[in-house]
Amino acid sequence: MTTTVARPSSVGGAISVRNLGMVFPTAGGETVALQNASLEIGAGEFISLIGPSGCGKTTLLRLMADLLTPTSGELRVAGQTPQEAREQRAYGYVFQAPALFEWRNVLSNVMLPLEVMNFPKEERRARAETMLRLVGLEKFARSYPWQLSGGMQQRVSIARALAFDPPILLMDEPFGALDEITREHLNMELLRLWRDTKKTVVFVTHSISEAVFLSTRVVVMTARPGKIEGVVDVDLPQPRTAEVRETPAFFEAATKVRELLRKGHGFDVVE
Ligand SMILES: Nc1ncnc2c1ncn2[C@@H]1O[C@H](COP(=O)(O)OP(=O)(O)OP(=O)(O)O)[C@@H](O)[C@H]1O
Repeated sequence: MTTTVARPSSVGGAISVRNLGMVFPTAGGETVALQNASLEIGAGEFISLIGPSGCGKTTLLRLMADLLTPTSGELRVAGQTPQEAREQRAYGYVFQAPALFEWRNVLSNVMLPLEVMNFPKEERRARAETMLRLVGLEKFARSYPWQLSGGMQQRVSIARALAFDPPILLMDEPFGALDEITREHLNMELLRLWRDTKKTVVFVTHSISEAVFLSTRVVVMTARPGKIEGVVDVDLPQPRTAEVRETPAFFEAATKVRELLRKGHGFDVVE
């Protein structure tokens, strides 16, 4: 029997969003979740999507992942249609909640996508072990999800999303449920991982400081209808350390993001 393993390393990590729209039919009429969104993401960028609840952040991420089909516009993921990108395993997806299988140990959870993709048995194990080292959980390979903290579980789900080495990582508010200190620690880890692996990351968050700290650019969205209000370049040195949060350049970028968010909310912007 021949086994076919999709090799995502042959595809790039760029994402192109052009005049993208998503309208959901609902009982009370239509919900315009996304209207005329345009955005070019280069391979290896770290992009955060931030905006008020219901502005379409998850919708945009789900469109990229081919979990939804747009009602208008054009979307290319890794140079292909989202469907082709999904079939090529061009992205890994990290959900808000870790979504691990309780009856599988940590190693076996990380190996799961590799099983689905028919990777040879030895390669599955080797890759999963490498990924667990990458997220600092190699000592917990035999533990079960319920024996881990929320932050550790989320690290397992990141390892799982990266197991087949996709060029793109889509992350939907992965640290939203964690306390501030754990979140800052995982932010540092994610940045290290991003530097080491050179993935393109699209990251949904509600936190201005998280978005600025992590990103090369922050995309600010507004609700009803969901739109891109503006994009803030984050010109902070790499590699970023915890101290960067105390610098004037950090405050400047955070202020720009805040002003765009307030504009989108319809509040007056205080100069
Ligand atoms: N499957 C669906 N059917 C109908 N409406 C939907 C569906 N998915 C999302 N919506 C609506 O689309 C809009 C955008 O939702 P989305 O989840 O993308 O927002 P969000 O910015 O991610 O919000 P949050 O920050 O609260 O997670 C909302 O008004 C939501 O109710």
